Amino acid sequence: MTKLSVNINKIATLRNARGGNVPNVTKVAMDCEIFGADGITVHPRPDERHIRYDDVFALRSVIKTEFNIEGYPSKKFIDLVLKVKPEQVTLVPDAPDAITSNSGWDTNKHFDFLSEIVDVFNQAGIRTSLFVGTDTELIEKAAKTGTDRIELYTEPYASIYETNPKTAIEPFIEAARTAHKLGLGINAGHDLSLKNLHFFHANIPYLDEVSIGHALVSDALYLGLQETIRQYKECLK
Ligand SMILES: CC(=O)[C@@H](O)[C@H](O)COP(=O)(O)O
Ligand SMILES: NCC(=O)COP(=O)(O)O
Repeated sequence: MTKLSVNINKIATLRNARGGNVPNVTKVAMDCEIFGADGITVHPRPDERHIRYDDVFALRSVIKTEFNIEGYPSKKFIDLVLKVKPEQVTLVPDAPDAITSNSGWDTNKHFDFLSEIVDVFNQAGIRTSLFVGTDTELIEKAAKTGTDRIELYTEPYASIYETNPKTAIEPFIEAARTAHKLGLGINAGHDLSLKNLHFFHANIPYLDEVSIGHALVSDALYLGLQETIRQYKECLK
């Protein structure tokens, strides 16, 4: 079964627009779980423009499924993750001023850096995942860091899916096969949506988990959160 982890960054973005506590991020996380989400993802950024560091602590005490914290491994981020002890940490190479994540790791260039950090989290008993593109050599190098999983950066899939689904999916099938052969678990995320998720899931072997936020929260404006999560879960059957 492929798990659905709901990224609640955009719930925090909405809350932060007014400065109060509406919508309540921890309540939304708990409701996502009640509505069928298999996990909750957050991606705290240095400017805390959506999820704040104190949200991450508050969420830890309410999440009953699987907590996935994504982010660039700055010292502050590493300390946060070690204190909060989520089930999974996903390391993402985004610059502090990035609007959103926009590439996977160059695991060749950052091999020593990533290996050291993966080791720290492995020793703390936290499952690790590295955000990567579909390049075979970079996935092979990711495996050598000792990471448990990779998260495939799916924006390149999402951006051409509608015009050419076959071309869009092929590199991801190959990447998933390579990762599986190397003993890696496989997650995927970024710009997955109700339009492109079913095809992705139907074609990608060994897919452990998808994390979805932007499109899912947008769909919830029309469908409601419960029905939206039901429809995303339906795509993963
Ligand atoms: C790694 C990844 O693709 C997501 O964490 C994405 O960056 C979500 O962040 P935003 O909601 O800020 O776009
Ligand atoms: N890891 C991807 C994620 O958490 C959500 O990305 P998006 O659905 O907001 O593009």
